[in-house]
Amino acid sequence: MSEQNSKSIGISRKERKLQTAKEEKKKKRPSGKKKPGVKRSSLPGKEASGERTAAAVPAAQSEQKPAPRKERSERGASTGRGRSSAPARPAKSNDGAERLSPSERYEKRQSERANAASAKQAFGQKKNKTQRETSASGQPYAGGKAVSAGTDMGKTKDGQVGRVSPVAGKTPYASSDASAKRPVAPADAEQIKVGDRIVVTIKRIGINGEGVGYFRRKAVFIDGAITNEVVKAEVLETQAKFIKAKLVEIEKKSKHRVEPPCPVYGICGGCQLQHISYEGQLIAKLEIVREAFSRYSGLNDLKIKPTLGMDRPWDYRNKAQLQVERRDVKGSKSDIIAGLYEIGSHEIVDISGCPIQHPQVNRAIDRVKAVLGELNIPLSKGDSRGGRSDIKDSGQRKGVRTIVVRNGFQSGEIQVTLVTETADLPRQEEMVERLRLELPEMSGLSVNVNPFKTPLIFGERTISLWGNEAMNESLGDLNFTLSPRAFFQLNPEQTIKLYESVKVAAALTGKETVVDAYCGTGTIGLWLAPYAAQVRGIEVIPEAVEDARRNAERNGRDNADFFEGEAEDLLPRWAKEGYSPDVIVADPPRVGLDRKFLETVLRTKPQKFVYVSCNPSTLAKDCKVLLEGGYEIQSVQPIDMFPQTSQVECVTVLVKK
Ligand SMILES: C[S@@+](CC[C@H](N)C(=O)[O-])C[C@H]1O[C@@H](n2cnc3c(N)ncnc32)[C@H](O)[C@@H]1O
Repeated sequence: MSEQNSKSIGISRKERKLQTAKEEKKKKRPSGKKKPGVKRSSLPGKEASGERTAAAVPAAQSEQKPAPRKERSERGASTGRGRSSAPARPAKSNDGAERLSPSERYEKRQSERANAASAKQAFGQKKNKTQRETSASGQPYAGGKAVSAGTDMGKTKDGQVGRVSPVAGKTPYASSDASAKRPVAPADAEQIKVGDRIVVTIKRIGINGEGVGYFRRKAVFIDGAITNEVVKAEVLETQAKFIKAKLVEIEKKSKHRVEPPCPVYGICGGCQLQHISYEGQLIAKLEIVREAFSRYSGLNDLKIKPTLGMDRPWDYRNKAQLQVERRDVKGSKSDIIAGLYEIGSHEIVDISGCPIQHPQVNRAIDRVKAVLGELNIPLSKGDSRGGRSDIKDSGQRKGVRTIVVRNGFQSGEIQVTLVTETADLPRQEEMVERLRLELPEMSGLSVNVNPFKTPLIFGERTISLWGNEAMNESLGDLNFTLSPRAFFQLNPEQTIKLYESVKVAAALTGKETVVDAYCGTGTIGLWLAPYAAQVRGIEVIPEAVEDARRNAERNGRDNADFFEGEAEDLLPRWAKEGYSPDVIVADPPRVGLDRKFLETVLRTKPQKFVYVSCNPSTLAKDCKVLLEGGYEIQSVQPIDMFPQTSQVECVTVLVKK
C-alpha cells in the first residue's frame, strides 16, 4: 500500500462513481426480486491478490488453550523480540551474508517476487499511459466503421446487442452514437494504434478471465468478452505479440452471458467471471487448462476431464483478509470500510456482504469493523477523526491494516486476527470484551504484527489477545488445528473433492511409500495415509510442520512423518540416501516446481507423480519436463476451487512409461 495514495476525507470521486454504479444497478433490478446467492445489501469480493502468496506462508502453531494477552514469538528472525515493534533483521554470517532459515529464505523470495511483479505492473501501466497519449494525439478520425478482425469477423449486425453493464472494467461500454468519432483501424495488425476500433470473434477465455480473439493472427485480449461472442473493441495497448482492447459493443452475444450479480464486480478485482453463467465458467476453466497444455507442453489433443464444479457456487470462502480504512461515508453507520484494492489502484473498495464469502465470514467482518469504529481503534489508513489524537492525517501511521477472519464450516468457530504495524493497540481489553459480546462464536482473537511495507499480509509475530491461539476445523473424518497464519484451503466443499481426486489418482494399495511435497499442515498426506505403507511430508514453514505432526497424532495416522525443509533440497538428499518413493504428490505454490526438484523426480523415477496445481501455466511447463524425462500423462482433472474467478485447480497424474 502506498502512502501517496492515502485517501482524503469525505467522498472521493471513485466512491461517487461506485455509488452511481450501485444506484444504476438497483434501478435495473426488478423490485423485491432477489438475485440468486446475493444479498441485496451486499457488495462483493475476494481477498487481496496476494492471497495465495500470503496464505501459502503458514505460521507458528501453538498449544490450543486460552492465553490472554500472551505473546507467541515465532521461530526465525523474530524469536525473542518480546513486544518490540522494531523490524526484525535477518541474522548475518561472519562474511556479512544473510544467514536465513529455509522459511526465512522462502518468505524473502516470496516478498521479492511480489515486489518484482508490482514493479513490472507499474512499469507496464506507465508504458501504456504513454502509448495511449502518443497514439491518441495523432489518431485520424473518419466516420463510424470498425475494421473487422480476421476473415470471419466484421459481421456487424444491425440492431445488435449494444449495452450491457460494465464487466471486468470500470467504464461502461460506449453507446453506438459514439461511432461518429470512431477512428478507422488499419487493415494490418502491425499498423494498429491505440484508440482504433476492431471487431473480434472471441475464441476462448484467457488465464486472467479475459476474452481472447485474433486480429490478423495477432492475439487480442478483451476484458469482459466471452467465447464465441463477436465484439467491437477499442485498442488500449499494442505489443509485438498481442493487442489489449476494451469491450465497446457486443455484436453477437454468448448464451452464457449473464448479469453479474455483484454491484462492485469489475471494480474490486476479486472475481473475473461473474458475467459468465456457471456452466460457462466450468467450460472456460477447461479451455484455460487445455490452452496451457497446448502452449507450454505442446499437447494439442490431451484428454481433460470436465471441471468438477459446485452445486451452489456462492458463499464458499471460509476466510477473508480485508484491508481497512477509516472513511466518512455519508449515510453510512460505520466509519470503517473493509475490502480489496480497486483494480490498478491503492483505493479500497468496500466489499461488505461479498457473495462468494460465507455469510458467517461477512457477518464477522461487519462486527469487527463496528467494534473497531466504536472504540476508535487506530487504523493505518484513513482520516483523523477516530483513534488517538496523536495520529495525524498524513500518510502511513500505526494501527490496524488488515482484518483476517476464518470460519470453520464444520466447527462453527471464528478466528479473528488483526494485522497491525504495532503491537501496542490501545483499548485491547475493551476490544476483547466488545467482540466477545458481538461475536459469541469467536474462538480466538490475535494480533499479528507486520511493521513492513510488503505485499505479504502477515508478519512473523502473532500475539494472542484472547481465547484459543489456534482454531479447529475438520474435513471428512480428519480434524485439524490451524494457527492464524497456517495455510488451509479456502473452499472446504471443493477441498474434499480435490483430496478425493488425489486419492483416486494415486490408487494406493497399502504397500506404497508416498511423498507429500509442499504439504502445508499435512492435509493431503493424512488423507492418503490409511491407504499407504508410509507417508513423508515436506514443508518449508516450520510451524506448519509442527501443525502437520500434531494433526497426524490427533488423527491417529502413525505412518505419517513430516519434515521441515525445501522440497528441492530434501528430496535430492533423500534420493542420495537411497530413498525412492513409489508415489510423489506435489502441491506447490503458483510458481510451480523447482528445477532441482523435477530433476530428482526424474532420477528417482516414482511409478506415479500426482501434481496438484493452482496455476495451469506452471503446471504445463513442469509437465513438459516430466514428459521429456520419460513420463506420460494419465489424467487431468480440473477442479473449481474458486467459482466466479478465473482460477482453476488441477490434479494431473503422470506415470512412468
Ligand atoms: C498450495 S500450499 C499446499 C498445502 C497443502 N497441500 C494443502 O492442501 O493444504 C503450498 C505449500 O507449500 C509450502 N512451500 C512453499 N515453497 C516450498 C518449498 N520450496 N519446499 C517445501 N514447501 C514449500 C508453502 O508453505 C505451503 O504450505
